[in-house]
Amino acid sequence: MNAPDKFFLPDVQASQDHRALAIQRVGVRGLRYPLVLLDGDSAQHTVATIEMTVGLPADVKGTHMSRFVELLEVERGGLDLSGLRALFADMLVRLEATSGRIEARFPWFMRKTAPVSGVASLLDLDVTLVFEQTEHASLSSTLIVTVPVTSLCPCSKKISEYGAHNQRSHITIAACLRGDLEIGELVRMAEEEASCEVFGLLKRPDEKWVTERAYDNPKFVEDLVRDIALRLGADRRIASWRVESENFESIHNHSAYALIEGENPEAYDHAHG
Ligand SMILES: Nc1nc2c(ncn2[C@@H]2O[C@H](COP(=O)(O)OP(=O)(O)OP(=O)(O)O)[C@@H](O)[C@H]2O)c(=O)[nH]1
Repeated sequence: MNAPDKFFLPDVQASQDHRALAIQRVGVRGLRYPLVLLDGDSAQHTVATIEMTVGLPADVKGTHMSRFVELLEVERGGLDLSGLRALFADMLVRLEATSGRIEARFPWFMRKTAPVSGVASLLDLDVTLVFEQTEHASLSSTLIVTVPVTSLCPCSKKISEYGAHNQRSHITIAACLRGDLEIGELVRMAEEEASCEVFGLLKRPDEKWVTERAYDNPKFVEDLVRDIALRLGADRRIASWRVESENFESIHNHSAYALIEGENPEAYDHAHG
């Protein structure tokens, strides 16, 4: 049987809708796609779970669903933040839309060096990039990283004759970007303000080092979010931010949790050069 010519097939999507209801977001979700992410000088291959949506006017029945995937099939030779912004701009043009959103979630790997032995290992982190433009606001780019760290309780250290309870914590930083910021820079902010960073591989001299480092640097969940908030609030490449920490307590079967969010006003740029 011959394939039907597309132009003789009814285009239901393009027909009129009479319910007078615009749709804020319509598109594809849960689409897994290989991503070559350029970060600084390195290219990292990963697999992203992607959501791409646009706004649809009240009088149009359906969006052009196939075009979202067609956009991903365009050879781009690796994507960095500006490449993803270009993909977003292409999406608005190709989908004939004035608002849209792209969210890409992917595992990202950072090569780390153990503090004493110097052995190298990869640490896996969850990263999300969100690009969004609404009818009322210009394009925003948000970088979200979840960073595993160690936290050690200052109260426990103070009141105990020996030892102090400590745990793994997940710090999630969301930064709405005004300028270019690499994923690794946000990760380092979280690690540097924790009791200690975590590593994929440690030998015994490293294990002693991280144990003592955390003991010398105790932090409540409140200390973690406050110290990272100070760093985010002082970075003029960031327009607004949110920092959360979930500490998976080792003395409870529940977590300690804290969140701070804030904005860095435009005027900050002029005041701080
Ligand atoms: N709008 C819409 N499309 C759907 C839905 N379910 C499936 N489809 C898609 O309809 C697509 C085909 O429609 P279009 O993307 O408009 O395809 P087309 O008309 O051949 O392509 P263009 O000429 O580029 O518009 C398929 O890729 C399906 O994924 C739905 O609920 N809504």
